[in-house]
Amino acid sequence: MAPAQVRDPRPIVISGPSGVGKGTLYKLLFQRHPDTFTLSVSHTTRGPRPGEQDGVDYHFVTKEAFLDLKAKDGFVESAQFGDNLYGTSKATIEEQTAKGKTVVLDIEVEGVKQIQASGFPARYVFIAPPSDEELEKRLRGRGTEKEDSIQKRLKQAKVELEYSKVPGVHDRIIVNDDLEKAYKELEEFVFAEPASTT
Ligand SMILES: Nc1ncnc2c1ncn2[C@@H]1O[C@H](COP(=O)(O)OP(=O)(O)OP(=O)(O)O)[C@@H](O)[C@H]1O
Repeated sequence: MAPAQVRDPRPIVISGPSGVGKGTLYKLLFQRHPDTFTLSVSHTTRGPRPGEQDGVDYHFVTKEAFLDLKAKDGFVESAQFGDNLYGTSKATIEEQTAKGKTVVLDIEVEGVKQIQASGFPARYVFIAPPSDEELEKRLRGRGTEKEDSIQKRLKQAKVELEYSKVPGVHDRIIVNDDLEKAYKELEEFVFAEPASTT
């Protein structure tokens, strides 16, 4: 069977609370459709951690270079975490799209708002948990967070879930209850004809 083609060239913005399963879902999409998608590589002013590669994990830049690009309106979204700046550059998305890849962005609610305000064309998918309890269970079950980080993420989850209720923000809301069912919904959305996803 010939590989499926994504017919809509716009990048796909995936958001949803931490621990809901965004990464799990888009990694499945990448695995099952090799050479079709690419995760957007962000710019950051933080230094690389051992094993991180420039241009693969992040585009590592100086604060000066970052602010210069920002002043030139080069980012669709950017944010500061601690002392470090992070952003998704328009050029990165455009270069990957020109190579025939569908760019996937995994970002939080402030980033979603910025991209929407920028007018950059994109498709928006929100991944929702089946319940607050299940979200907490997944966050704990993943075993990657300390208690204070879990509490912070659960608090932020409320903000994300509230924003997902604003009409017209997302093109599709997928409840990640049964993983395979949620995956099928995501796949169907991603490969749909452009007219039916707007
Ligand atoms: N449908 C599902 N049912 C049960 N567990 C799931 C499901 N989807 C994902 N998980 C599990 O939930 C945990 C969180 O998933 P994942 O790391 O993909 O979340 P995330 O939304 O990408 O989080 P973050 O934003 O913090 O990166 C993982 O342990 C994953 O295996």
